[in-house]
Amino acid sequence: MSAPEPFGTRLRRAMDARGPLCVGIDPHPSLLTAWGLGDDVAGLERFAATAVDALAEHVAVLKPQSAFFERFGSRGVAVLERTVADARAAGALVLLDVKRGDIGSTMAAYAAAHLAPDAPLAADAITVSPYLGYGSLRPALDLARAGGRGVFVLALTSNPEGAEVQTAVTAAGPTVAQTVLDRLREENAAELAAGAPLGSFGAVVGATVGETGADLSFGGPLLAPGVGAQGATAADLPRVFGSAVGQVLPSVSRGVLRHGPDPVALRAAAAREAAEIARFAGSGA
Ligand SMILES: O=C(O)c1cc(=O)[nH]c(=O)n1[C@@H]1O[C@H](COP(=O)(O)O)[C@@H](O)[C@H]1O
Repeated sequence: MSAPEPFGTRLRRAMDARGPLCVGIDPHPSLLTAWGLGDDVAGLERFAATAVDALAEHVAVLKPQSAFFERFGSRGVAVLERTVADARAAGALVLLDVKRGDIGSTMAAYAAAHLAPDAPLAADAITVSPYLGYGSLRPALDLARAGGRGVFVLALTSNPEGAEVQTAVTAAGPTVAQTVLDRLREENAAELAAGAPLGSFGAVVGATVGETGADLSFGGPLLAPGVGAQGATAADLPRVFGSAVGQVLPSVSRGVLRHGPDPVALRAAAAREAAEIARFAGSGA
């Protein structure tokens, strides 16, 4: 059997074809209400299905946020399973935002839950947290590589509290965030050496963080949340990401979702975001 195509290669193709926009599916209680839906499993199901139907054929990546589904228990998780499957079937790459992080032996179970090919909740990629040490992520990194899936590691998050940990200087010299980015460079090296246009191992760097002073040239994608509701705009991207702007996958949740439930309005909102990103980040469909 031939090796699966790496996630980074699939992501680059999707970003080039559709523009580098990720739309988050975050069914906040207030959004369910604003869409005229109940804050219940039926409302959740309708919300997620509407977002997938409106957007999955148009944007490169959809990013369901697991917590908003998990709060409804097993029935909410069942909706998440269908959401991931339907979005993938409709042609979007699915980045499942679960921000997992644990000791290596438990990380292996999280990896099996989201990156094993036959797992009910498998996605194209997941978000993970490196604060138990980058090495603790090894099971997820290895399973992702074996299956052509991706991992996005938190580096400089969009929230103001993140800097306290992430810009702290390690005993070795670089900041915590730079250490993560340097490890990701090593992670992507083999794929890039084999000719991949983009590595499968990404970092999360918020569009809100301003000039980072970090070396972002690690060869993988940069998920950039914070555009929209958190105050960043597409115009911030060149300042934050500099010459790495071509690797950036800006992510917008509420800034698009607040235009629902009309699918035409949702699509138009995503198209406006994509156009702004193309204007400032120099690419897009
Ligand atoms: O990993 C993430 O997606 C993430 C990382 C980060 O640094 N900041 C951040 O906001 N996110 C997620 O991105 C989404 C942002 O949502 P909006 O602020 O509504 O666009 C939420 O689902 C957050 O959990």
